[in-house]
Amino acid sequence: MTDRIISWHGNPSRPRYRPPAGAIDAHCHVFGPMAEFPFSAKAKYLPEDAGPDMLFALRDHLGFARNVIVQASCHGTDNAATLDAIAKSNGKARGVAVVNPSISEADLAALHEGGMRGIRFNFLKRLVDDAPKDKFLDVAKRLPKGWHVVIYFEADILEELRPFMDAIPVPLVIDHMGRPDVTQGPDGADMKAFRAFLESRDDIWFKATCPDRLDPTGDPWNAFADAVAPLVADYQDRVLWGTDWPHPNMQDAVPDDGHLVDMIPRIAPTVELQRKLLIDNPMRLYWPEEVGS
Ligand SMILES: O=C(O)c1cc(C(=O)O)oc(=O)c1
Repeated sequence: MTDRIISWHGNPSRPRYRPPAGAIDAHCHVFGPMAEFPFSAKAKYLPEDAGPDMLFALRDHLGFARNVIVQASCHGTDNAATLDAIAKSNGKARGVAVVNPSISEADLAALHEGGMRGIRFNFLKRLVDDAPKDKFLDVAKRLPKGWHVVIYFEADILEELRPFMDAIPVPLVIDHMGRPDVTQGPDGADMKAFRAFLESRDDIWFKATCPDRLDPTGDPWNAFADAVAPLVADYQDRVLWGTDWPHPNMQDAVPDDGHLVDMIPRIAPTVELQRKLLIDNPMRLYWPEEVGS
């Protein structure tokens, strides 16, 4: 790994859709800056710097008010870059950490203090070397109060992961809907399996994110819109949205963030759905003290 990659758009368009005041980009990342926050020795990609200043400029450009910053795999289990971005946000960002499962209670409490509200388990073999379910389950059982677990997996291992996920005693948030094949349509096998999973518990949330990753038909990602809109309508109280900026690993098909925002009214066509997707739902998970319980 020598060349540092650029996986984000240098000059994203301004979206035609304007998010409501207070909208939250609930899935994004920061990379570095490397001089201050070196990447993990185990990182599977080496990106150029995409730090908090760039993230907050994009937030404002797209019309969002807050961010939920998910620790990217290239930073391993050292959450310093993500914590730094949260600290620089003036309360407008919270985060999801990636931890060594043997982390102490005191270190978890420090992450909470720094604005983290969940931990992420990543099962993508191209991103991480191992994903020890027994150790993950262990740490999931001793998280700070109010935290959740974010899980990133691909559709073909959903069934295999079921016993593990069923045993997690806190809410689950599934990244990118578990990567269904959206070209199968809204009633395809992958969506059916994901819906059955959602039906199994009422505290499983998901992110209706990443048309650029999931839809091989390309921008304007019509297959994604067709497959995902019914899911958003049917599970409108447990769905989140995010840009996924700076789009790790998308250097060969960099999406225009303005176009990603323009997907929102296609998957959430009413003002009420948009308010739930962009404000009410992420507020409940990440800023619950502002909404009451
Ligand atoms: O599909 C990916 O490559 C990807 C990677 C990461 C990460 O490196 O953390 O996060 C994502 O949400 C998606």
